[in-house]
Amino acid sequence: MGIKIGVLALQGDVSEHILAFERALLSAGLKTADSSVFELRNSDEIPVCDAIAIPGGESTTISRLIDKNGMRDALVNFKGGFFATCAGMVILSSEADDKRVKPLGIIDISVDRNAFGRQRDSFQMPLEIRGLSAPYDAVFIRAPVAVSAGKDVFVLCKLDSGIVALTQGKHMVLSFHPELTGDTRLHELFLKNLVE
Ligand SMILES: NC(=O)CC[C@H](N)C(=O)O
Repeated sequence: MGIKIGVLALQGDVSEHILAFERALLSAGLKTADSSVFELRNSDEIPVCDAIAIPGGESTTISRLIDKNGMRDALVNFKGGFFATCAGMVILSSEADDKRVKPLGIIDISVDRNAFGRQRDSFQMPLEIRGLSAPYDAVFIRAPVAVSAGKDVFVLCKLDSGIVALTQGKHMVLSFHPELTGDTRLHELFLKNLVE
């Protein structure tokens, strides 16, 4: 069976994630006739997914729409891998510093949801990331960080302000936006870990 990737399509940069995963499936040699990357809006489609991407956007809005669309329980019970960027990090966390966000509690981290926003809205910087042999040019847009993490969290990259890249089991969580740069190495790393 080919890999099925649902991109949570409630708000945020959904089409960029779809394109990035299409490309990553190809470059990882995992694209097959029945693999698919699709917009996920309905909780009935969650059990067919091998992976779910939660895009960047506005975590307060995504949190509200998860409940409005009745998707919370199915997301919490999902057994595959989550790939989350930026607002997605806040959504998957166990604790967020904003009462308007009701995180899913899947990743054992506490987040500061606008850690850089108060200083610099957006910026780009090369990061040394565990598992990648050359630096990754990362785009940060009002990015969150993880300020603390439990023992199951494996840190891939930490800056002075906090953790900006991590895995927990099959899940990968990033403060920045790999879907915006055309560099699919992190998507590929996630996919390889998923099918292992
Ligand atoms: N680019 C982004 O996804 C920003 C996320 C934003 N800090 C939030 O918490 O919603």
